[in-house]
Amino acid sequence: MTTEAGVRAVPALAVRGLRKSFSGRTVLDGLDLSLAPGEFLALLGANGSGKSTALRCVVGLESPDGGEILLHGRPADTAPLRRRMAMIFQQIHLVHRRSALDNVCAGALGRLPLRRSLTPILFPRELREEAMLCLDRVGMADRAAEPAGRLSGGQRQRVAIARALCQRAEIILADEPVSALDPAAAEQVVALLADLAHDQGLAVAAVLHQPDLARRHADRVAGLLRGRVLLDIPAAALTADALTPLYTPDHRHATVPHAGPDSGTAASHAAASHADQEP
Ligand SMILES: Nc1ncnc2c1ncn2[C@@H]1O[C@H](COP(=O)(O)OP(=O)(O)OP(=O)(O)O)[C@@H](O)[C@H]1O
Repeated sequence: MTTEAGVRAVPALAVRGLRKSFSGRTVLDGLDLSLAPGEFLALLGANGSGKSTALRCVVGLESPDGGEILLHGRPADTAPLRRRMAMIFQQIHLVHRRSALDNVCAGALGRLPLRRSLTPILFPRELREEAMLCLDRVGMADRAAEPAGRLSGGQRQRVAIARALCQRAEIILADEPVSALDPAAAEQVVALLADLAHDQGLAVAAVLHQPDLARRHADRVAGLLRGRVLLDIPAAALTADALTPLYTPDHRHATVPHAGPDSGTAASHAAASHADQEP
């Protein structure tokens, strides 16, 4: 990506040639992706195209077989660097019996001394104040004392986002964050992710199964097909035609939509060598 001054900026996250196989079956086949600070990227693609595996490799939940993952140009191979990323899941991992506030404080565990992190009662006052600000940012400050288990799915997802903020993550990766939410809650959560990118300069990537949400809120859309990025376009350019190759079975010889010059995608590899996306 290039700044207005024409200087090539280092992306917050750059993935190059990522490869991953399970039991000899290729799932990521040389995936390239970049994400800038302040950008909201929507990841689209059919079931089994490798979206979750890609995010899991990026945050270290899976070990890639090959390729590079760079955070601000440096290999993301240490725990402190990885803590600059937070992942949000469809199944929201909150401790239901703990308050929303305690759950948000837990986002800071990685930077607390062990003694402090064992019991929520020992969370320092400054951390509780910071967590309150994070809850306020996601519109949940008035529910801070509520056990997470009593919140709705949309509210819980907003608490999970607040926890990522309390982690002070610069990069938020969300794997189907709204798939379990009703349309109104989904809209709110995706709009919140977009705001965090645009207002706070976070780099945000979210796997979505709703192209309309991507078109309305994302800056860019990357579409995966059989473990490669097939299209990488501004969200505003997302048309039904652009989506067809992603979701049409056996679309091996698709006409590839334009991939931007800075996208670093493997658009030219559209004719994937695998017979089926979901073998
Ligand atoms: N731990 C694993 N062991 C074996 N196979 C796996 C594992 N994780 C993922 N896979 C396989 O990798 C392929 C890609 O899965 P992945 O979850 O990354 O796809 P996805 O694009 O996120 O799909 P969905 O939209 O359904 O969530 C699938 O065929 C899946 O079965």
